[in-house]
Amino acid sequence: MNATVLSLQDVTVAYGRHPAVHHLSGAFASGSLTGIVGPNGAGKSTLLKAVMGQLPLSTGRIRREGLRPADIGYLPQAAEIDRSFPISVGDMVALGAWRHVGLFGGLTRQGTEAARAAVAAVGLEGFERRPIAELSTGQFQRVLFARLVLQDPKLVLLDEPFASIDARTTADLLAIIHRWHGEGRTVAAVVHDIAQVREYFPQTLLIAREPVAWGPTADVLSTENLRQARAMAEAWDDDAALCRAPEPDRAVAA
Ligand SMILES: Nc1ncnc2c1ncn2[C@@H]1O[C@H](COP(=O)(O)OP(=O)(O)OP(=O)(O)O)[C@@H](O)[C@H]1O
Repeated sequence: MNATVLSLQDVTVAYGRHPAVHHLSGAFASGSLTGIVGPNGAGKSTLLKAVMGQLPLSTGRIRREGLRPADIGYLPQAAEIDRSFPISVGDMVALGAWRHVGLFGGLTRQGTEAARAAVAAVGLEGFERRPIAELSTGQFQRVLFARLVLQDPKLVLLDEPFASIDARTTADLLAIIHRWHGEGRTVAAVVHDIAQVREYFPQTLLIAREPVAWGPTADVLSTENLRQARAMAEAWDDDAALCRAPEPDRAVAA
């Protein structure tokens, strides 16, 4: 079995008194490609933010096995990114190289070449000087992927990378995700389209605030598991107490 890159032990994350992720245990194996799925409000974005250290844990522990912050590439949901910032495509992509330059340092020639290659990898040659505010949603998502390509992370976390994105761009971005997978990186993406997960993601984590199942996609996305996730979502009580103990068979392993 592959080594673990990221492991979660009884992780609970709450907003005030309202738990959004509840007693989640399991692990992302090194080189795995995982779709994170679940109903709206299931805690998928919250989980990624907790992994990034942006939210505190109410219980449990996250182990980022030997990963430095620069080894983790994170793409938040599009709605959380301010596109009014006056910056060009080329400069936005170059931000992906932040770990290779000093505070006031510019990119080396090698870095500039790598940035150009990253822009080309996402099909945006010729757009380098364009302000990001003038891009379509799909073009902007390509820019964010180019930034990740340049960052060269070992673990890539993507929050709804295909939301509001056209089919052509989705196909191109899926190809980049598969290239990352082929290079041995660990990738996890929140995806809403179950058919897409079945086709492109070998592993799946299904959550409905509490874990439902985590493992090979064909096993996880069973009719029964999907039914259970829907039923759990319908039963949500946002005024519930912070935490109730999980039933022992709720904790799932990768
Ligand atoms: N900043 C916040 N403050 C308070 N509650 C929040 C906050 N962010 C999310 N929540 C709540 O936490 C729960 C989980 O939200 P989260 O965004 O993690 O779910 P999700 O699975 O990513 O949903 P979606 O698929 O709709 O994006 C929801 O009930 C949501 O309303």
